[in-house]
Amino acid sequence: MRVEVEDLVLRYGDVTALDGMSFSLEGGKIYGLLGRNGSGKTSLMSVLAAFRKQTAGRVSVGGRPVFENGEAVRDIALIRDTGEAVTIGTAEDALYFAEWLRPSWDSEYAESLMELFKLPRKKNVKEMSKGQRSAMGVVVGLASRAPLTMFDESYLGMDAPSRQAFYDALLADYIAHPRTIILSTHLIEEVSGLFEEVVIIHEGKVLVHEESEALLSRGVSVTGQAAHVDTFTAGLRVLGERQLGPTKSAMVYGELDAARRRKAVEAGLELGPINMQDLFIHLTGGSS
Ligand SMILES: Nc1ncnc2c1ncn2[C@@H]1O[C@H](COP(=O)(O)OP(=O)(O)OP(=O)(O)O)[C@@H](O)[C@H]1O
Repeated sequence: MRVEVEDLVLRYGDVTALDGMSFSLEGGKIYGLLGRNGSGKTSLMSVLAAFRKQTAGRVSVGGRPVFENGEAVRDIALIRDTGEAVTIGTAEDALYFAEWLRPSWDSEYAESLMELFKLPRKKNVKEMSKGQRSAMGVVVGLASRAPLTMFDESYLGMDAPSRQAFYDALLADYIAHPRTIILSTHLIEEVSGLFEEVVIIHEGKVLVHEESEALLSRGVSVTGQAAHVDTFTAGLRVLGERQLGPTKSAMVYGELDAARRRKAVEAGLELGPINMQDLFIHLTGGSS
């Protein structure tokens, strides 16, 4: 399901959360939505799910504007940390409500996920532990099979084995039922293997929108004798440097063609990959 965002602005009073954001997603992929705290991820997803009306600009999902458009919104699921529609009644009530709301709901799949996460059906959702509530959100989000499904850090409350079970379930179900999935997370290294494309937002604007592989291929670490590293990286975009005695390691962002790579080898330099989390940290302004 195609997603188009054009000159999108969202203000909360004096605070500008989305500052003229534009991008488009072709759909049918798993997208990572990354950004530092307060960069606008939740605001963006809230507008995409029509939970909030934008201040200015245009948003369309599957070619339709979403705000006050019941038909479009039925195809969009946004799961936040407490889950969607899981604040009233028992887990069973929540599933019943989700089934009523979602034309593409799969109740058998929902049952199997309830078992996978060992969720008590009769328990009031408000009385569940944080991790159980997060898992409830995940069950509702996955079993909805909405053509556009967004998880806004919804699985952060879950423990490591449950998160892994979620990633496995998500991937298996996405392969069986392809759809557009957007995952926002701060656990970048844990989830990055799932992303086909990544959108990094910063201060309400898009900083990077690329295929994961392309993004990763742009990040290169260059290690060797400090003077040689400096010569090699002159004119390149250096994201960060570390020096230990005479040895220096620099993180470079950009295309390194074959000739440049050969030069590195000739200078005795070692080239290596940079993981997505390190790239993210440096592209969004370092660890300060
Ligand atoms: N209800 C609100 N009222 C006022 N300002 C808000 C509101 N919600 C968000 N903001 C502000 O909008 C900006 C973007 O917030 P948003 O929650 O979208 O960021 P985020 O990227 O999801 O952050 P985090 O990673 O911390 O969850 C921040 O400056 C935040 O303080």
